Amino acid sequence: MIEVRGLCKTYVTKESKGFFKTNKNYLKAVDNLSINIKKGEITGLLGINGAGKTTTVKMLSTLLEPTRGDIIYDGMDIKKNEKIIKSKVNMIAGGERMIYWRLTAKENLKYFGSMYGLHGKYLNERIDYLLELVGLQDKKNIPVEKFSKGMKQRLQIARGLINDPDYIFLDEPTLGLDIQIAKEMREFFLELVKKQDKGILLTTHYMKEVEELCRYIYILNEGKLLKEGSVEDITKMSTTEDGNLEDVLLMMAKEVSIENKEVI
Ligand SMILES: Nc1ncnc2c1ncn2[C@@H]1O[C@H](COP(=O)(O)OP(=O)(O)OP(=O)(O)O)[C@@H](O)[C@H]1O
Repeated sequence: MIEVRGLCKTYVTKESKGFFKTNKNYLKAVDNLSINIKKGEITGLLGINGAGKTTTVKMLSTLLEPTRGDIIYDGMDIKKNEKIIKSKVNMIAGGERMIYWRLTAKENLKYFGSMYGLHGKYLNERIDYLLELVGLQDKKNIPVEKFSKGMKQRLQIARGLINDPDYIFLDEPTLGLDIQIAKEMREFFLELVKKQDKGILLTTHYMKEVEELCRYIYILNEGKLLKEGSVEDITKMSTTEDGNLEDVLLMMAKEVSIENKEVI
């Protein structure tokens, strides 16, 4: 399990005020966040734009240093075991980030595998296994620029699994995909947690996806935890008869904006 306790991130930006003077601005992007990410299930991290989801995921995947707080991976503190933890996590993003267009599918996986220190027979076998798994084995020598959106997304998945991570961060994984491919992807992620006992943290704006995949969700607002609970319990908070998660989130966003206005 990943245990996050009292996590904070403050961004400091400088603003120029004339020739010699600069002002420092402080923004609390993540504020005292405590969450758990368990193996064998998909946990949702939700919130409107700018809520702090990406910042949280960057800290969990060792890309960004927290200002304060603890992140414990299966009992190991991230501060003392960064190298081991780096080898146990990976990220699958939606869209076309993090893959090289001019390289073939196989060359992409070789490159990313080498970044995890993988090489030789093990890496070649792992690449073959993953290409087979995502249905790209017969396309492995084609440059990615000739791939369709769905094929690129399959390659993203293979890339995110290259180091056989225990924990996977899914960042809008079905962004821009057609209904059929998005459905296939969701089934694939469910299999990953059920059959391979991976722990997945999902950030997405598609509430239908959350309803289908997640058991437990955390809702962030301006860096703070607004609500947490099972999808079932949170959905029950809807005030409409055929209520769904989207209604609940919209209701919460409205409440927060009214409270903020009252404070002002
Ligand atoms: N490198 C940075 N420097 C300064 N401020 C930043 C930086 N990255 C993010 N922020 C700010 O931190 C806050 C949280 O941003 P973050 O990207 O974590 O939110 P998010 O929930 O992922 O949003 P989205 O859904 O739009 O991706 C925002 O106000 C954002 O403008």
